[in-house]
Amino acid sequence: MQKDPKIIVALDFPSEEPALALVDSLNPELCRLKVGKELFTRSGPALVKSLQARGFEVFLDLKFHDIPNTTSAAVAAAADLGVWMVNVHASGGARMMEACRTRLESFGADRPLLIAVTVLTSMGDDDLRGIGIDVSPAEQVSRLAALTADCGLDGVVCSAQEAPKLKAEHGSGFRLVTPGIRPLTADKGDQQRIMTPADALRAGSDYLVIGRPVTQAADPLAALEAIHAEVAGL
Ligand SMILES: O=c1ccn([C@@H]2O[C@H](COP(=O)(O)O)[C@@H](O)[C@H]2O)c(=O)[nH]1
Repeated sequence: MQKDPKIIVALDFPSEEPALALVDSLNPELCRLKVGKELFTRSGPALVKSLQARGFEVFLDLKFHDIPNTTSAAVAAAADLGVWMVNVHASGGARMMEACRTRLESFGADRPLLIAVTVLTSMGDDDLRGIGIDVSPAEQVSRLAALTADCGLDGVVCSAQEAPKLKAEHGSGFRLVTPGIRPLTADKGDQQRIMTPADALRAGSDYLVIGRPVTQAADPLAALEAIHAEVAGL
């Protein structure tokens, strides 16, 4: 495997068959894979094991958000699955994030990276106002990223638009995982805070989460290779 592939393909498929059909055209040197709520709810741990058996590292994107006891047990279950990365919602609060971090310590160096979702990339100012948050997405992301860093997690999910500020605030070791990646010709869809792959890496993103621009493309492998070429050398 390439030392640290930057592209994470989001396997947002309704079942295992189309997911594996795509995966079998991909190469673990080119990308990692993300399994989210839809596919995991359908196909579960067995699917994660199938991906790992094909040589891929897996980001289990279940965005846990619950009381500390429940959430820390869930991230331990993810660690037992051998995933590369797992996440929780930062808005679950400091005690919840600390419980998760502490629980993963028993897995030693083999533990998954633990990151926290700040503000979903589909959300803008109006969405935040709708849930009673009267600051901009950028301010709320900074606030939740600071809390995440204080709790000792490995990084956050944010949009690439917030990356320059977060890198300045938390340094290069604090991983920034950025969905909302859109090549210039791709549909924005339901995403609001977007950036192109090359601009996102230049802004400080560590990992680019890319779903529909690859999975819904007429030729997914060609779409992925074009993105790979766009970011090569950055
Ligand atoms: O803030 C977030 C957190 C997670 N996601 C997930 O990333 C992918 C993006 O898919 P696209 O098709 O490229 O929009 C998807 O699985 C989301 O659940 C996010 O978009 N934003």
